[in-house]
Amino acid sequence: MGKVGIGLNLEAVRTSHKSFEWGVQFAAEIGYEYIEPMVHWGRELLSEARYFHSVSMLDDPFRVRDEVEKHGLKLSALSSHSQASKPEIAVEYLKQAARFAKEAGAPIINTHEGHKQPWTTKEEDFVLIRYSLMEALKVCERRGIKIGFEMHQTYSLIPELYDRCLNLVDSPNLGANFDTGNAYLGGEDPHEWLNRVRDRVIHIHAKDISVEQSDAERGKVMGTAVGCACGEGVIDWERIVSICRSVPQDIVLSVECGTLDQAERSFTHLKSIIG
Ligand SMILES: O=C1C[C@@H](O)[C@H](O)[C@@H](O)C1=O
Repeated sequence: MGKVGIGLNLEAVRTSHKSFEWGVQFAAEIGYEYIEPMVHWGRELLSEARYFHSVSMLDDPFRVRDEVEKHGLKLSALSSHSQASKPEIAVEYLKQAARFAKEAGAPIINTHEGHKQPWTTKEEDFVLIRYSLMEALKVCERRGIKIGFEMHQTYSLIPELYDRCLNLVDSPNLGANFDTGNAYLGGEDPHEWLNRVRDRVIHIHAKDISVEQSDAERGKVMGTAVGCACGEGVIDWERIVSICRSVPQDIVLSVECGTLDQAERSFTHLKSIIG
């Protein structure tokens, strides 16, 4: 039986206009064991001014490693969401994220398929996604870094086609970053779907969906940025945790919620289940 950990995706501090460092301290004070920071290319005003939580991959990865260690936390993954169906975006972004993850101390880099180009065919899209994943995985494999591929858009929100994405490259370093909220909003039962891909899951985006959001968006959107507090929406977290416990792999539930209060309530709820 693998261990189930609780982490905070730093998107939780986005609406509070806080920095990476602030977010790490906040997560530690609540009691989280892991965090998932976001990384980006280049330089931009808000992160440099420390009003936004994302970290530039031009920074020293030890900025991340040191800060996380200082607060006794661990990195579950990097949020390095690029667009796998657009190799001109994904390949260099993911290669750099893998190198950055290695030095920062993150075992996984998370990404997804991206928005479909209107002019490509389905078969062409799978070649493009395969190309991006293959090139990135060559860099990941040398460094022991895994790619967590998430359900988010046109193909990956359909279980059979998500399987196809996960099988595009024969690599032990390619696994599923299962997003409970995106899976639900796509119209599927996330508990059954998680069970279906349990052997491929390496990381979870613990995203709950409120009844209001469900009524307004289920079946109409391709994923969502963040959800409500875990335990206040439609997801059955006891079931999710029990499926995670049935696989040998250690798995972190990385909470993806939108506010500081939701981050606190999510932790309390998940902790009461996980113990
Ligand atoms: O997994 C995800 C990562 C988030 O950073 C992003 O906003 C969201 O779309 C998502 O599903």
